[in-house]
Amino acid sequence: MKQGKMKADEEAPPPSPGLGGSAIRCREVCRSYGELKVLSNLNLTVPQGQIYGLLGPSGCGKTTLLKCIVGTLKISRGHISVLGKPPAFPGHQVPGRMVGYMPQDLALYNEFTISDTLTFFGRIHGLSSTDTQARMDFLVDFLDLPQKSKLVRNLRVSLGAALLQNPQLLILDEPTVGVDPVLRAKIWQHLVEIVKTGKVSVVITTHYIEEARQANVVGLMRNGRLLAEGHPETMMKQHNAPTLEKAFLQLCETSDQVGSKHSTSPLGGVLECSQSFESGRDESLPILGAGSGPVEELPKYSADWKVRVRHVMPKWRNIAALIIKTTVRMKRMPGSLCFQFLLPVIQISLMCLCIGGDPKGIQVAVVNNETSSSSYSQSLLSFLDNSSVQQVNLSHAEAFAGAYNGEYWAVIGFGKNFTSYLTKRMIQRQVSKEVVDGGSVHVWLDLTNQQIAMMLQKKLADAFEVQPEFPVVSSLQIYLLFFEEPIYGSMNSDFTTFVTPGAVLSITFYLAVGLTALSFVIERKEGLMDRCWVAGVSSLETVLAHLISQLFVISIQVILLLLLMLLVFKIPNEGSLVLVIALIGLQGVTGISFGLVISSAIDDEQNANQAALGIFYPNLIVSGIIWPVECIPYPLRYISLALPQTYASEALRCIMYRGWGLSRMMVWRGFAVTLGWNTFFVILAIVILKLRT
Ligand SMILES: Nc1ncnc2c1ncn2[C@@H]1O[C@H](COP(=O)(O)OP(=O)(O)OP(=O)(O)O)[C@@H](O)[C@H]1O
Repeated sequence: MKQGKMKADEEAPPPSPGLGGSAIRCREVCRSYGELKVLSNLNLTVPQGQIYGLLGPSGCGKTTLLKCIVGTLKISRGHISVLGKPPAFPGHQVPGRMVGYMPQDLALYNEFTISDTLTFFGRIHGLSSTDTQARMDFLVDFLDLPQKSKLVRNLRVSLGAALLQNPQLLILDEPTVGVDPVLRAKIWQHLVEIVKTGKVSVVITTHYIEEARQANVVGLMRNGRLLAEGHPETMMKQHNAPTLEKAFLQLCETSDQVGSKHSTSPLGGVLECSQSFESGRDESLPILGAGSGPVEELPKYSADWKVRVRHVMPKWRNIAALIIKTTVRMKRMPGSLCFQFLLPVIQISLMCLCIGGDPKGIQVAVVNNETSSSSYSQSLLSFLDNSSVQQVNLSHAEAFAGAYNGEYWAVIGFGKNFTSYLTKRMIQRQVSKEVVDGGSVHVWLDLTNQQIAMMLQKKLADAFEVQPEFPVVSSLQIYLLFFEEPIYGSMNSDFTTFVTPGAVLSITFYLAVGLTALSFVIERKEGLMDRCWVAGVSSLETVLAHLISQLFVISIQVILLLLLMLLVFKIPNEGSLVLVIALIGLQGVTGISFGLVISSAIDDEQNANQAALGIFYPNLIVSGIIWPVECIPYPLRYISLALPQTYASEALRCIMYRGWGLSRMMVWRGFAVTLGWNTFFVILAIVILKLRT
């Protein structure tokens, strides 16, 4: 514990006074969402050790500005320095433990108790468990929180999470909305107290303009620009207004009259400013010093390579905190966890039970014109597998009427002289066409269902070709081909045997995609990703933590799948079980990393679901899982071969049915392609996440 505390303390740099004693300095900041310009040439200065009340109507850009300050949004132009350096500068702890951020959304985990939430953020900030506990006790008391073990998600807990590590800069986006007046007063009192030391600075946005009178400085924002900033009393005096609200109203009116050519003075009142977006300024020009205001020297920031390397290296502390978070969430949702474990079991069972087996109860019409019970036709029919083929004896007309009605899959016909003609065919060297015709079994098939028709043909061949009990018929057979014992596989191999390896890989892959495709989408939507990012969690750490925690789920899924496949459904495995497990597990990782790509790139649950489902069938069909790749025409075959499961399915078949090892090209190629896709997807997910935060 002590060690943890010491480490955290070592990592925390001494308070940085910032530029000219300011905690935050924004100069000519611009930010757009596509075509929508939200911040235009905004200037703002938050003095060190003071409370800054950022006021403005809904939609004026306050939240956007705060996100730019904490580094979750990149600015399009301009310059921001926070506690002495730009946000996300290598080695700077903004984002990190120097800043406490309370976003407008609750941004708290649904399944977390108050204690879980604060412990999670404590871990990320590197607090020792004793320190976290002490802060937790204080915050529970101060914010009047219910018991720590309660599953509570509200503004007070969110505020608690922002205050937890005693940050040097507190950024609170509307912390007093919906809070009862007593607590609101308490929060302000606390803010006033913590800034007294001069080491902590606070930025707070609020809709209640009058409560901001307790702030040391207020900034009045409108249409993405700061109209004025200064001490509340000074502002009111300057505009001869009895309330801050009236002062704001006057400022808005003045601003409307003066037009867009004004900006703010750091001391209050309206200043002449550089041009804004509305005035048609050329955005390609440098901002600072470009307007008519005084030219401001931009500080140069640099970090040596060691700091830069440390900045990009993932921190085990954060990864561990994220993994513990996921584990706690899983534990709180046992139903969902069981479902995740059972899903592959259900899927593989359904596949083995429903695909590739023998059809049962296929009705065929039999037209037997021979009446004698000792006829060859009766003997032949008795060899037909009755569990698969149900014979219905009918007249010629009834049989065909039924077949055309879809009641029978085939009509089997014997002529009335079948036995005598067949005997002639056996005895005589040369027989007439009539004898051949009359001595043959005639079969009319309904070929609309290839699988059933093929099975019927096979059953008829099995019954009518080689029957030792029926030497007359078997002596008829002239074998040009004789199939010896197979080199690999068994004579009983069926479609299930072919399809199972590919299906197992595909099930593992898609379950993993499903597990992860929505994880970031929901976390991003609820503001959790931003909150973690501000606490100092990087994209790389997020992706690695997800990979590791989902690996646990995948491992259990793979074990259950294999037990079922090998022990219950008796799918043969001639090769190394380690290789089988490794390949299936790696395909699971490919699924996780592909899910992470979807999750990073797509904001909306519906679209993420569609992307995950949309690729399911094309991939299944083109990967040669249900039909051999050799049947795919060029150039589609090239695409097929490049897909993650094509070579991998082939490799798994080679391991399981041929008993091959990694020295065989067909095996290592499957591993190589899987690893290649893993690496590609993980890098892509990290890059997308990085670009989007
Ligand atoms: N991710 C986004 N994509 C597109 N537009 C956005 C996005 N976020 C915000 N906006 C738009 O940018 C403008 C400023 O939004 P912002 O949330 O910064 O305002 P605000 O002053 O904080 O408002 P409020 O007090 O209601 O939160 C609004 O018009 C909003 O619709």
